[in-house]
Amino acid sequence: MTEPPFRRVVVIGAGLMGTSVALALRRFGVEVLLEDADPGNLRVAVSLGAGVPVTPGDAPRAEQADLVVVGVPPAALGTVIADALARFPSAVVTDLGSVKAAALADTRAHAPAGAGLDRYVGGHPMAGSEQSGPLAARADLFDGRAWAVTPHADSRPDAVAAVERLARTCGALPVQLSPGEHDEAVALVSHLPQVASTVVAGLLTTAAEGHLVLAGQGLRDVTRIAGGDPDLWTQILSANAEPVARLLHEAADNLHRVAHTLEKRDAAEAGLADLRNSLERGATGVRRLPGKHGAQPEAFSAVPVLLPDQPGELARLFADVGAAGVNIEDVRIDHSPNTPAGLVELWVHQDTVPALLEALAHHGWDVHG
Ligand SMILES: NC(=O)c1ccc[n+]([C@@H]2O[C@H](COP(=O)([O-])OP(=O)(O)OC[C@H]3O[C@@H](n4cnc5c(N)ncnc54)[C@H](O)[C@@H]3O)[C@@H](O)[C@H]2O)c1
Ligand SMILES: O=C(O)C(=O)C[C@]1(C(=O)O)C=C[C@@H](O)C=C1
Repeated sequence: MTEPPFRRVVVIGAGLMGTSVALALRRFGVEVLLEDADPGNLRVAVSLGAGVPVTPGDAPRAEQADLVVVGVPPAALGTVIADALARFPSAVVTDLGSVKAAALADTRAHAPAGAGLDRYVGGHPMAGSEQSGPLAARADLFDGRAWAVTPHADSRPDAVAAVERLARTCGALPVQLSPGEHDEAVALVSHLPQVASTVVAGLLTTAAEGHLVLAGQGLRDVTRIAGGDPDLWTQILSANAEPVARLLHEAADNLHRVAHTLEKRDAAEAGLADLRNSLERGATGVRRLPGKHGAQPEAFSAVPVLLPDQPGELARLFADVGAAGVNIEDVRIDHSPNTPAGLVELWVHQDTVPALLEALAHHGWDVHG
């Protein structure tokens, strides 16, 4: 049997992220010890098979951990990381926090001289959910996702290597960045989208019920992350305030431009060209996003299939696609209200579309559009 990638890992903060890391490590037989300030969350994580709780009698065993993963909310990171460096003197310490420069500054502020800050390397898996707590945790949460690894000037190379190994063991792709560079990047790819989603979803609070019934997948795609924990997001956004505020001003300028264009009735042609340019710019931006495992997004196509709302239909569709030798890269399901059918978008590699269409026709599936 191959050696587990780590002998013993302590996870502090057994919520959504910490428990997901623990479950991912358990797949490889890693011994995981869990701690959480909330006994209820700890109990749930243990019952999910994420690890065993650290009891006071376990201290000597826990001290021999080779890695400590801190999965607590951003405002608590500095104290908990500094405390972990002191309590686990031979372990590499990493965290899962969404903002890295503030976590490092807080850790420096709380770690006494000689605390072993060279054993700390920041981390940030670019995967998550709008849900919180261990019940939402998944062992496969990180599969194919990027995992930012953010060493500071004094981080030891073996500590960096251990955090990259953690990312790979969890199925993710480690990407090394400085803490500042990371925060600039996530301001655009994570924090701005969160605020945009929140602002759009906020407008729904005053919408007429009769209008909301028309909500389709577009609105759901744009607003899913607005359901995230407001306490967590207050901490994330305030810890990365400057770059996020800068981008919000830029986005607001662009929104104003579109609004003014729509209001201009006299210069209709110039206005339409401006509007088209804004829409074209968005389409160009979205094409720049890498696909699964960093592949070019153009490599995948969506094939929409109408699915009768009956037990077993989704399984039958997947089985037919699998039997045709076509790999499904991603799936989206749109449920229309008051309709006994759903629309399933099968995302597959472009080269496999003809084989997929043939198999779907052969099995009598209703391919839409
Ligand atoms: N939610 C996401 O999508 C996501 C994605 C990537 C990274 N992150 C980051 O991961 C971290 C955890 O987020 P989450 O979504 O798992 O939150 P969560 O609320 O699901 O879990 C946090 C856990 O930490 C525990 N906790 C709080 N303070 C503690 C302390 N001082 N000591 C021990 N335990 C403590 C809580 O009881 C809770 O169980 C955050 O720093 C967040 O920025 C979140
Ligand atoms: O909810 C999701 O799907 C997410 O992946 C959340 C997301 C993101 O913006 O990508 C949100 C914050 C985190 O720090 C990392 C991941």
